[in-house]
Amino acid sequence: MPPIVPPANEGHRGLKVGYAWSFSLVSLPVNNNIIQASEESVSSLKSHHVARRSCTASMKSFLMAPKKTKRELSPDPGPGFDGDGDDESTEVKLALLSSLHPGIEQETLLDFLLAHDGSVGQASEAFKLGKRHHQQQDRRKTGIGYQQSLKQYATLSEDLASPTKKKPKSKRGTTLHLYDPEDVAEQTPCTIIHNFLPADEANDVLRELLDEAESFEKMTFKLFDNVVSSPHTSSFFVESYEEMMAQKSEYYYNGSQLTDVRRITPHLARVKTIVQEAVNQQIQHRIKTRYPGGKKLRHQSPSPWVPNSAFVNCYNGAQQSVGWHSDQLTYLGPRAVIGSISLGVAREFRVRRVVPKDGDTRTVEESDAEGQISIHLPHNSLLVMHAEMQEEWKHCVAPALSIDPHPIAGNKRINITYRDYRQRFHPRFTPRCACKVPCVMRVVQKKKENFGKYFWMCHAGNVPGKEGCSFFQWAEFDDDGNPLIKETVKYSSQRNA
Ligand SMILES: O=C(O)CCC(=O)C(=O)O
Ligand SMILES: [Fe+2]
Repeated sequence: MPPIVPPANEGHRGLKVGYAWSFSLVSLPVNNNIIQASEESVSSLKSHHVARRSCTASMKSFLMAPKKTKRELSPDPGPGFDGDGDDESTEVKLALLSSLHPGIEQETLLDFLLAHDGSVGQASEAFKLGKRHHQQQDRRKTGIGYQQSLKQYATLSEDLASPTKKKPKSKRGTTLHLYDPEDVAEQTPCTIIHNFLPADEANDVLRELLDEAESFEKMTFKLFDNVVSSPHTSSFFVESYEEMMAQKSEYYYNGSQLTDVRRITPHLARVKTIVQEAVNQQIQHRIKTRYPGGKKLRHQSPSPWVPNSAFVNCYNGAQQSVGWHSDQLTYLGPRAVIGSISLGVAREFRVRRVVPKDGDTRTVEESDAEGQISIHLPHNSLLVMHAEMQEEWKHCVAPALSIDPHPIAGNKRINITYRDYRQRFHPRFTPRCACKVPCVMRVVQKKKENFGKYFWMCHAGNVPGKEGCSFFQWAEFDDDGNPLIKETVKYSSQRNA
């Protein structure tokens, strides 16, 4: 699961509750992530500036309890201010965007803002471009339900790279679009296999999960003082009744327990065995061909990857998305591998390398120092997120300008992330804070000084209406990623990590 993660403070990442986030919404998943307000986009909520004049109705569906600090905005912010600074809140940025595009739904504008990492300028340009393109498409339309393809969307992008073997490299402020599995393996911490399942098997599991998804829900979580809900729906599947009960009573996501945990379905279980074999092959191939000395990474488990849970996401329509996040490692351990199946509508999966900083603040430019890479995820593809992914990269599912409907799924995309919950990371073995809640494990990504170090912290305060404590403890692991049990240390502030 992807969690929703505030960017500016390592200590307040959200989780996609329910499954998991980051945006993570995600992220249950199980992700750091979950979420639906992206890490970057929501991070700035903490500044609590609310442009109340422009930012009204639909924003309330995202922020149900905004602070009331007023900030007057002129429709023309004037020279030198582009609204892209990290110190401006999402609300202020939305208000600016709204003033540039009056009459457009705030949720639509927010999606553009998310897709452009909080850059008002880029979001505005993309919106204008999209509108123009749609107008052209409208003129060409021949039938009801026609939608522009993802490939056409890709051509709108500033620098579409062709899928050549020539070492494409993403650059600051741009998006490199990859379609070829060899390029994906070369440029990102992922590998992709197209047409992964036998066609009938893919369609069967898709139908089964579309049915399940009828009752999926959005994740709701607290981000600073705001309650935010994710822009897509999800649920979490485990292998037995006992596991289901354990998930509801022993595991915590974003500080609270899941209510929607389901038994793995027959097709999900069959696909799991196929995914397991392929992912283990891919892990070994990756180690041999790409890791230094042909050896597994430090803290990576040497044991075979055995998924025992599946987080399932449903994206209904072009605008549903998951913001930037890293998946939560609390129950997976360090250097986790995740197997991700895409079914139905093709969407873009974006990744970008985390760039740590010396100081306290990071500008949009710095967080996008190497640009983004977009991996095209067609129906029936397996994406393996390798061991270097969660600690060093972030990912998101970007909103699309439009999508090609799928013959079975219509406008929906189903995503299954298979995860290996490790026994040694069961909450009975991990630190508990003063709130008596098993801690969340995170990795320092923001500051250079402790970059890559793991820590445990309280996440009880991520629940609406609850306050957490200041529990913080560095997490240590042996070479194979097993926790080294240490005496609990409490610091007065976790923000120095
Ligand atoms: O939908 C996807 O492909 C990815 C979802 C995700 O990042 C997550 O569940 O953590
Ligand atoms: Fe994720």
